[in-house]
Amino acid sequence: MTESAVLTPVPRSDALALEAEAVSAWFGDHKVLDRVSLTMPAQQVTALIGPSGCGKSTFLRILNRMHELVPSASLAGEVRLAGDDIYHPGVRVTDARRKIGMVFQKPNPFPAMSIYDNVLAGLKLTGTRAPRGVRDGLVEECLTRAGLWKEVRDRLRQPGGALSGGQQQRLCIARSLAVRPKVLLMDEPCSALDPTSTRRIEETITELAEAVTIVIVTHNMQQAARVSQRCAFFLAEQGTPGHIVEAGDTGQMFGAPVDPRTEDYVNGRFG
Ligand SMILES: Nc1ncnc2c1ncn2[C@@H]1O[C@H](COP(=O)(O)OP(=O)(O)OP(=O)(O)O)[C@@H](O)[C@H]1O
Repeated sequence: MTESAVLTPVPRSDALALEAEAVSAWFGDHKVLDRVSLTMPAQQVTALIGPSGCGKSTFLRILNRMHELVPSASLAGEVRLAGDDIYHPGVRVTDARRKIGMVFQKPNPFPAMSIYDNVLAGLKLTGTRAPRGVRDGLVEECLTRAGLWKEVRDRLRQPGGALSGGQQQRLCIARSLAVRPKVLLMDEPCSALDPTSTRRIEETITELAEAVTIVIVTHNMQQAARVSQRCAFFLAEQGTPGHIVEAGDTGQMFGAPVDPRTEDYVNGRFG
């Protein structure tokens, strides 16, 4: 099967479950995560919450093999996408990152590149072919799914950098969607945005979750409660490596948490 065969123009559910088992992480000899296990079910939004420095971003980066970009970084444990180990020696890094996409804190479109070409840029980076005939449809589909199409359809040739911050973030989401990910990782995607743009991205996340499994790091408890069905609370106490204190259904984590530290954190008593 050619890569381009994957790029059908009709949106469908690509979501697959992601599972981390006993994941530990180090920067040099500094251990920052200790045996983190978490199931992130397909077609659901899982929120990772916890105070600064407890390892949420490191964990997220391990989920699509970005942790290994840091020269001193190492890890132990397993990450499985629909049961397949993404760190198996036979799995290419580009394939893992194509299936498990990432949206960052700060919107990072290519500023001088057109909106149209920004959407398609991820294809080139992951070595995915999109025949000329499917490109227009793919651009429209991804911008529609990212909730941006109506705002940009008349100016697709304008540079991505000319959009507002919230629009740029939705453009980055559209770019991630173009390679048909099974999972979308989002590292504080709204932290640089105003409340209106934030709500717009949250709507997009809710719509996307039917088709793509989503894992989001957020410091905003209201946001975690609004967008996620599952939640994991990370903590690194007194210099110990980060670990999961409690994970489960978001309603339960916020309404009736089992651990008093979770209750204190979700109610804003620390962190
Ligand atoms: N590139 C790096 N080199 C060395 N140490 C790092 C690196 N990145 C993160 N760390 C360390 O790993 C630990 C976890 O950091 P991480 O960014 O994963 O936490 P976080 O929970 O995402 O924090 P925040 O909420 O502030 O983004 C921290 O002690 C941090 O200093």
